[in-house]
Amino acid sequence: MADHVPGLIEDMRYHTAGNFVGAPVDGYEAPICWLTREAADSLVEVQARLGEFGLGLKVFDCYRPARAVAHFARWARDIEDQSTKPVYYPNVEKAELFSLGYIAERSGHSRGSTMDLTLVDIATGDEIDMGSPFDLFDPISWPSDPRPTAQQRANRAFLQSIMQAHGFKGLKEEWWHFTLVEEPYPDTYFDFVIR
Ligand SMILES: C[C@@H](N)C(=O)N[C@H](C)C(=O)O
Ligand SMILES: [Zn+2]
Repeated sequence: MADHVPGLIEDMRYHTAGNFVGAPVDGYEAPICWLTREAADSLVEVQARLGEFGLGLKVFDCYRPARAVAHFARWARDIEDQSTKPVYYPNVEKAELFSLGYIAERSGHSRGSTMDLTLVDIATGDEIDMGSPFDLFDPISWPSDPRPTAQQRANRAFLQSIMQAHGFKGLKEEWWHFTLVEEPYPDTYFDFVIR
């Protein structure tokens, strides 16, 4: 995707230990954002529009192999391991992360046209302040949550509006998660490894 979308920053968190599992996730053998051609082409348009504002995109997750979702489920069943709770789900029970909608048992990411992303300032590379970090599983990450500052809520609203204008829909529990509405494989959950 970095070749396809000029200037796209890839910070593929599930390839590393810097995620809520606390370890590299199954199926992420390379730090690469893979998406369907249709989703990638729409992101090219988003990136071009953002450039007019001195902004760009940073992706945290794109296509997610089904085996990675199985890894998430295995991790969630291990209630003894609460090592990442302070950073990723301080106010939510681990056992409820799926039922509360923060992690999907069959994820749109596995269909290849869903991605987790934020905005960056092109000049500095700094992330725009969205009021909560990526993958903070907490009500404050809901796009509708009133607690972030007016500027943070405006930043979320700008991201939502520019993504919607280019054919993506968001998720009510996570400001960073978007799916191409006209996705080419709406019923297919892929499981090839990213390498
Ligand atoms: C885990 C988080 N980054 C995410 O993508 N959540 C949605 C609900 C999903 O798993 O599809
Ligand atoms: Zn997501």
